[in-house]
Amino acid sequence: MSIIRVALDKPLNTLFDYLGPAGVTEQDIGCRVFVPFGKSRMTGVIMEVASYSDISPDKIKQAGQVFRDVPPLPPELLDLFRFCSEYYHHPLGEVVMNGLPIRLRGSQPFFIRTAPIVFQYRLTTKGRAVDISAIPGRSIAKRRLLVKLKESGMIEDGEAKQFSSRTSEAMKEFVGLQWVEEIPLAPPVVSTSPSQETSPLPVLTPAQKNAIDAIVPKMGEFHTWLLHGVTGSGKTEIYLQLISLLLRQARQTLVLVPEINLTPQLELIFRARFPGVRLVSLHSGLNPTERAEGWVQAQHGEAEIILGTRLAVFTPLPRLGMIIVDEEHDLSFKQQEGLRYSARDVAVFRAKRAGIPIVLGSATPSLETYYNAITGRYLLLRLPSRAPDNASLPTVQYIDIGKIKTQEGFSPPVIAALEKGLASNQQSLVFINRRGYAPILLCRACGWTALCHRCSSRLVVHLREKKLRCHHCGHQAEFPSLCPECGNQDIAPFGHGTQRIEAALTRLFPDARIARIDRDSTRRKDSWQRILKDIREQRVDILVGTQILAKGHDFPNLSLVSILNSDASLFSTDFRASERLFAQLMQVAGRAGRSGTPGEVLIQTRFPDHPLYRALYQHDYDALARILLEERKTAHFPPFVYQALLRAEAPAIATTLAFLAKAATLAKAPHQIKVFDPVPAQMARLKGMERAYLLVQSRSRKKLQEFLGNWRTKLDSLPSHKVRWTLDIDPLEF
Ligand SMILES: Nc1ncnc2c1ncn2[C@@H]1O[C@H](COP(=O)(O)OP(=O)(O)OP(=O)(O)O)[C@@H](O)[C@H]1O
Ligand SMILES: [Zn+2]
Repeated sequence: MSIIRVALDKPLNTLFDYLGPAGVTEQDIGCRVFVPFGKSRMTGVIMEVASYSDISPDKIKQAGQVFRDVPPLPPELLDLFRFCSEYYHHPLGEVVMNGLPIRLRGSQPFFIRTAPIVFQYRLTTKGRAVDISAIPGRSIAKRRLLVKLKESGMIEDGEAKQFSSRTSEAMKEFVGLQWVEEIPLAPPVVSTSPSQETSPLPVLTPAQKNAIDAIVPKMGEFHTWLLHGVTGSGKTEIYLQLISLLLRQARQTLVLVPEINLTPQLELIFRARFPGVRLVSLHSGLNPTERAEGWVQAQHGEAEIILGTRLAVFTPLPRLGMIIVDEEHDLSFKQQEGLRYSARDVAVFRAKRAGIPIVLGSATPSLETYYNAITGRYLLLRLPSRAPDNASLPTVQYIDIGKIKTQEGFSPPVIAALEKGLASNQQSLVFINRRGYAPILLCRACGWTALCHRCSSRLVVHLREKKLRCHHCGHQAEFPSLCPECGNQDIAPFGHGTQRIEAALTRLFPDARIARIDRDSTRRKDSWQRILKDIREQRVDILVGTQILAKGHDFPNLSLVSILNSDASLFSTDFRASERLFAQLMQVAGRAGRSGTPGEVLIQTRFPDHPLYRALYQHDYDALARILLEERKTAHFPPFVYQALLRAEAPAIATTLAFLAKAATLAKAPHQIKVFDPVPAQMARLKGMERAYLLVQSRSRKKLQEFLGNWRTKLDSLPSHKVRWTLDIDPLEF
């Protein structure tokens, strides 16, 4: 009898032994299996097959069915899961099951919907010899069918079904009598030949050509390339040409994007360039069956381009030839719950194991990546200017709103610029990174503001629905008519959100076609695609939106970008705030003037001389990156040190802190590890839980990893009644 070691979705860092069903062999490693667990049953993945178990023969349980509906997970993928479990110090079973599409985690086998087979029916010699009178007159359907077959010799399934509901039956009978033969029609042949590429291809800029010439000779080797190209420099074209090369070698490309919103645009571009190629999109917007189907197609090697958000990094890809991570700096690549992995970092590991190149693309690389590139760990390629012939980077101007008064959030120069855009049929973008109507509901008499009782945050005013909403936990409250503190009637929304700016624009420019783009307006399925189409087909004059608009979009007719209020982040306590604000502003600004018409960026601020704004004025990413890296070095922050957080939360802060204090005493740290004191999280209260963390860091990743391994084992044995805790490696949020 064989023993199987199974990964289960349980918070225990171990595999579970079972007696394998008859016939189980090593070939079944990577298959899903249905097993009893406690009083219930669940699906796991066979990680090992062994001949011996530590569990005594009378205790070990018998495993149930092994699912062989899809091929077993390949060894490389199991290896990737093991790496994630070790690096992120997370239970292997949870890592494995988190990596599978939901449909494959269930208790039923999964059968992919295949396209129905289409048949043709051809009259045989025997059939041709049959006389119509041989069929009784009342069998009208049969008679008609035979007449039709005699006329045309052959008909297709669909056509036959059209002329009577009884044809299928009649046809079966004819097949039985050998009057007709049934011929399955081959599915339409999809050619993967890149010769199908649509022409003409753009003439590459010298910088694009350099980049391609550098990568192509090293296509068969592992290297991490940083493609640092300014906004609109044509990074996508480089991806396309590299993919084209891989298609000719019949290899797969995995393309990761930070947001589901970015998939439709890239999908269109890829499909237009490679019409016959099979592309699957994998993201959370698909239903579980669609996702599982895409995953299985990728696993079978049928899909050649796999485009997806972070979860796609765990797709089995037998012919993987390259990974592309677009907008690599984006925070969305990091999962912020459960297994807190960075899809970008996991992708780099995956490429290394597979011996293939990985291309990280960004106009504003993360400082970690940038540092790796300037110190030679990654290979740096630059695209310093915009790709289209007549396009250049937009001009940036600051409007000092400490000196100039604004009206409904808009300064006169911004209003004038919007007017000019309308008059010349150019699109404009108004950026305000806050959805809702106003961020605060304020009593003007006593200063009361509406707070969420479950989170340390204010409730946001949503005027249209007459609701107050917490953007962190979803809590909703009614709009009070009086101040609950002092009874005053003078309570009003304070500050601006996208809805309020949209309303103001409608008043200022009644004839303009305005589209608001934020999480609320794009919630419904397809709404984002509809808005994108409207923008492309010039049915929108002014776009108002949050950071959703800042990322990677190419709107050729957009020439003006106005940034209304971004000063708040200048003075945040988070050491990454400047990096993020800069990236965000550079990305939004980068939407202007991408195809010829000169672009213009207007920024309203009270601090026009801030070094961050000065660097933005000159489009000088490197200047700011140097300043920030210098600061990080002095302050011992990443990328000069490696960090991990022990995060904990409990209904009472005292419980949380007591747990962390105990955890700290377990951390008898070797001298190269620094263990800080427990502190409350930036968002100290979330969904009714009081949150705090303990930071540990080291200059040596290896030392930190060793330390974490030991510490985690001790933490597992710590009583943690009422406390939820987790380790966050390379944390991005505090
Ligand atoms: N060699 C070229 N000649 C002319 N136009 C080009 C060339 N390469 C790319 N383009 C065009 O330049 C525009 C910008 O390209 P793309 O969207 O790839 O920029 P990007 O580098 O990804 O920018 P961002 O970082 O802002 O997303 C696109 O409209 C693209 O069609
Ligand atoms: Zn809340």
